[in-house]
Amino acid sequence: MHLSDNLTATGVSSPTGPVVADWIRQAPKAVLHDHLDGSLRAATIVELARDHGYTGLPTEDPAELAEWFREAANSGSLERYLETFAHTCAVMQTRAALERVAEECVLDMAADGIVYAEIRYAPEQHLEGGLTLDEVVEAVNAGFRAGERQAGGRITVRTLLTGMRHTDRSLEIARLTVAHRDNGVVGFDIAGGEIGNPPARHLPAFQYLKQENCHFTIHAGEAVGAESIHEAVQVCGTERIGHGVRITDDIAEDGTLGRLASYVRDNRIPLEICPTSNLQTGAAKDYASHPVDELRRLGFRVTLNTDGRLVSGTTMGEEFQHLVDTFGYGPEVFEEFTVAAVEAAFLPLPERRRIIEELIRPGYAALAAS
Ligand SMILES: O=c1[nH]cnc2c1ncn2[C@@H]1O[C@H](CO)[C@@H](O)[C@H]1O
Ligand SMILES: [Zn+2]
Repeated sequence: MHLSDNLTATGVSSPTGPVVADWIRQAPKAVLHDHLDGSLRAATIVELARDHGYTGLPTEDPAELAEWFREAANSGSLERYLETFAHTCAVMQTRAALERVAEECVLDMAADGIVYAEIRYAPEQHLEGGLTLDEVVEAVNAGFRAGERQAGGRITVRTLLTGMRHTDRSLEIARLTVAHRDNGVVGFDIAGGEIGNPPARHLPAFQYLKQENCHFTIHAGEAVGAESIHEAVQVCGTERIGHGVRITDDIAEDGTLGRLASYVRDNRIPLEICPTSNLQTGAAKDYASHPVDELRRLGFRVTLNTDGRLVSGTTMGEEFQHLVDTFGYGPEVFEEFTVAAVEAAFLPLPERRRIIEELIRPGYAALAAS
């Protein structure tokens, strides 16, 4: 079946949700999978495009632009979803632009109730203005630190550096990750079009990272099925799986797990699940049939994520809302997802424990008491 056959009108084009309930707003959240270049404010893109003389935007009206991204990304194909990033990357080519986008990203996440975030981007896509890879990382880091300060310590932000799976710079980006790991960078990722670009193409990068005891995650099981997840886990040795929803290829209708699905579940390999993004790229048909609930029930380590807040027209609060509406989840399920995310974070154990014990558990206890 062609991917776009998965699309139906339901869910895919529905608005991103009603007013987010009060407890959802107050609930502490953690996000492991959000792309900096997929999460800009539309108004910022318009301003930066004017400042930098970028004339390629489909519209200069911020509200229309936000809608354009969501619609264009809602194509049923990962490749077309990814085409929208050309516009965001086009305005993220100077130190000032990167700093601004990074700072705003942190503030928007703090406003969404996020207390811990790992934000990723591909440094190699930000070199057109003459910055070096190191300068790109330094600019984004400066923006993240400024955002954290402005948010008054309500949020901790760490960085994942992404190598693009269709280019050949992954080893260089892996080295960049290790070089900056004492400076807020906690891991590496591989992203981009999955079809035709299997993760093992980047084996030297993963072997280097293992040698250096450095964390990494891999986008897998989004546009390609179980074989991509198998390669990411068993050949490349990934610690987490970006998306991974197509692990359902290895789960029978009656819930019986195949060998790969068992391995992923039994080893508690975290899945970075992004429901709305999956509807847009055709990895899932609608919220009701999205495997997040099945995977959770089967005991997989499920985390909930936004992927790209602009591109998917979403927030963590709205992702919560969709799952409340669809599966009737209460705060206890989101507490489970949030604790799972922090447990799976690429942070030292004492820091993970501190976030869980001082922020997540008390936050949900307060919700339960109110
Ligand atoms: O869901 C996704 N799957 C695969 N690649 C993605 C996804 N979202 C974004 N990117 C890719 O990652 C780059 C760095 O952030 C983005 O520019 C985009 O090309
Ligand atoms: Zn992603």
